[in-house]
Amino acid sequence: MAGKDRALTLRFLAEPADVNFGGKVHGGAVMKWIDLAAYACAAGWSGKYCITVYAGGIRFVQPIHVGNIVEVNAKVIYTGTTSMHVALDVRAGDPKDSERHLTTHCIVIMVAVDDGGKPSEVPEWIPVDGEDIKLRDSALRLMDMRKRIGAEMEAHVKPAG
Ligand SMILES: CC(=O)SCCNC(=O)CCNC(=O)[C@H](O)C(C)(C)COP(=O)(O)OP(=O)(O)OC[C@H]1O[C@@H](n2cnc3c(N)ncnc32)[C@H](O)[C@@H]1OP(=O)(O)O
Repeated sequence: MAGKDRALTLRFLAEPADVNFGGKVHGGAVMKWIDLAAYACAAGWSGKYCITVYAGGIRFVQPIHVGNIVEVNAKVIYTGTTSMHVALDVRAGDPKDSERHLTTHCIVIMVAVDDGGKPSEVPEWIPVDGEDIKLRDSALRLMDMRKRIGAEMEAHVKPAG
């Protein structure tokens, strides 16, 4: 039901097909898992189909090895009118024990869309405890920083032709 579950975890094993020439999981595979978890989290919160509008601040902290169990945690940390800011962290470890280490974290912004692909309103998420208020405030500060980065990036976006 929309507006109920703001967090979820995807859990699976890193397979040989996910590994790069150096024997570790591809950064691109990790980014795909992050996008899937962000989608599932945003779709669950909004009750609508969602698309990725922004992914940023990705940090690969430690590698993931083939055969590791991987947990991708996603949670809504801010909602706008049609957007949901989702914080993600990826943890991995040997499935034979319970120890997991942080491998990657980032922020993804998803937008709910209607059948015509137009942005569509989402339920508001209101932080209650101190930790969630900190996350919401951080999302607001990041929004402000992104405006400045976006203006700087304009120089790199050349019109086709
Ligand atoms: C299934 C998939 O994952 S598809 C993967 C790739 N993703 C895509 O192809 C999406 C391509 N982008 C689009 O189609 C369009 O940008 C849309 C439909 C998402 C949004 O269209 P826009 O004309 O930008 O709509 P609009 O200006 O109303 O913005 C909608 C929301 O997105 C947010 N948004 C738009 N661009 C950005 C951005 N660069 N960074 C952060 N948020 C953004 C806006 O702040 C707004 O949020 P709010 O309603 O909570 O205030």
